[in-house]
Amino acid sequence: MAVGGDDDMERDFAARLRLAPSNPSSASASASASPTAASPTAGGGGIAFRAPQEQFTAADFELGKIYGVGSYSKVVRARKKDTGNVYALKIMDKKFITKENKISYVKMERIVLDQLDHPGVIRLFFTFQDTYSLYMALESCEGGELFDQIVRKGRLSEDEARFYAAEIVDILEYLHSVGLIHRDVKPENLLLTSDGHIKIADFGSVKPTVDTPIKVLPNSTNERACTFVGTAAYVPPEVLNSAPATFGNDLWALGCTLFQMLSGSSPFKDASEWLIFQRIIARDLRFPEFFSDEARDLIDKLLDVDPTKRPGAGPDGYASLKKHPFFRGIDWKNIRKTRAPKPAVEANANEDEDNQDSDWLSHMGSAHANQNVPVGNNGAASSSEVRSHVSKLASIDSFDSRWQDFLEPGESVVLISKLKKINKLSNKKVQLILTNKPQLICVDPAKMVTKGNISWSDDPSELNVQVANSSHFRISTPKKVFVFEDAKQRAWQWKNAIEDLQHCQKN
Ligand SMILES: Nc1ncnc2c1ncn2[C@@H]1O[C@H](COP(=O)(O)OP(=O)(O)OP(=O)(O)O)[C@@H](O)[C@H]1O
Repeated sequence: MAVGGDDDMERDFAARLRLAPSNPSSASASASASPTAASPTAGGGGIAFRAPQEQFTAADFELGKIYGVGSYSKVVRARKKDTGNVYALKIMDKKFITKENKISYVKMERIVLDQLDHPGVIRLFFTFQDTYSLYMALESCEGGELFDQIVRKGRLSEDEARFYAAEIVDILEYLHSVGLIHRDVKPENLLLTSDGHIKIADFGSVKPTVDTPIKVLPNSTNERACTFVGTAAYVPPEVLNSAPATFGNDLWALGCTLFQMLSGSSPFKDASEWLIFQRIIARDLRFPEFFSDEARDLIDKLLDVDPTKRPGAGPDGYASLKKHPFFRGIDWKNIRKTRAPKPAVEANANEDEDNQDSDWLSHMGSAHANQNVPVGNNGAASSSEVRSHVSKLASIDSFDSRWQDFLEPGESVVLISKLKKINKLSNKKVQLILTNKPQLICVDPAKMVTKGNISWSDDPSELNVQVANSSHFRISTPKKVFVFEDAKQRAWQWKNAIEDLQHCQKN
């Protein structure tokens, strides 16, 4: 592209973001930025940000490992070469954001994070952009996701879950006190610091209330009022019935997260989003035997179908939640100074593609040994439900231009997921892409390189998929067995999509 074209693209994007900086090149941004800086002021065509818009480039940083890949971003560990400060650099592709209509999410996250000041909220230090990408330098959480702790430990002890739940309550109390509904509370967005404390990330779906003291761009208090945002398994029933967002949404998600910490899996699991929604609407909730009475009672109350009855949403605010017997012994004032549970660390990465024929369920960990939802074919969605879901997913995910590079001309995506590939000693994140060719391509999302294909065959004796539960499945070929975990619980979709393609090829 010509230089002029690049400049135009950058100007055009800045105009769309409408975030004209009033202090474009403040040199003061660093990992030790003052937490008491002034709030931004909207108006006059500019916003005075606490976290400035800088003139940096990616070359000013040493990029390290990928922390995570979101639906419209990649988050990378980055050390600023001159200061040595380490950040989590959230990198967003401008073309993708524009095409996917995510500009309002980016704006919201940027403006809101800029004003928040709580030890449990990821801090934003500065932003910058180049022709193709937007960058947000976030406080780095070295301890990974709460989700990984649950998977690694199988399930958490009641003491561990109580500590994390209390920190989440403390964070939600703060967010709600400043009139913000997070709307995407889930173990993947709850990150651990190096000393094991929780911080909440991902403010793209945040919804400000009309009386929020947080400065937001015009219309954001009523825009997307009744739109479904968030993640299927943690969505409350009233949102499925198009009710406007309330603080109760986050309290429901807290109930789901506490259930997941204690049991190893989310309370409303099924083969497809549609079936999950049916379970949520029916409040099909089954507690494992080993939950204490206090845990059961708290979760039961947080998962009340009436959002105003959830503890924390009533007239006495957070008092009723914090004095629930489950939290007995929590020192609320000093929660951030309390010693955090010892995190389970990831076993050393082992690149070897192990043959894993033996006992694949047991070495998947005990994470799912206590599932409340029965597994097996009973959980399968009907073929037509799955097919329509698959085509919906394909149409959504194949828009993501990042993956097009791995396809041949004319080839299109049938199903794509960010998965954990489970090996004996370690888990690896992979992007698995099923195409209409058909091909099953494994991409390393950190390096954006192909890790290889899973050999395709139309013959089920040479390529078959077995589902253990909605999040775990294995693909067996004569040479290798690949075990995957799909946090989005699409195991049955994978099986059905692959079998549908085998069937189509044969006929
Ligand atoms: N500050 C951070 N420190 C360490 N890891 C982080 C940080 N922020 C995000 N991550 C990792 O990156 C992943 C994606 O980040 P984030 O959720 O902000 O992206 P997104 O594109 O908004 O994702 P989503 O698909 O949930 O909307 C997170 O799930 C987490 O694993």
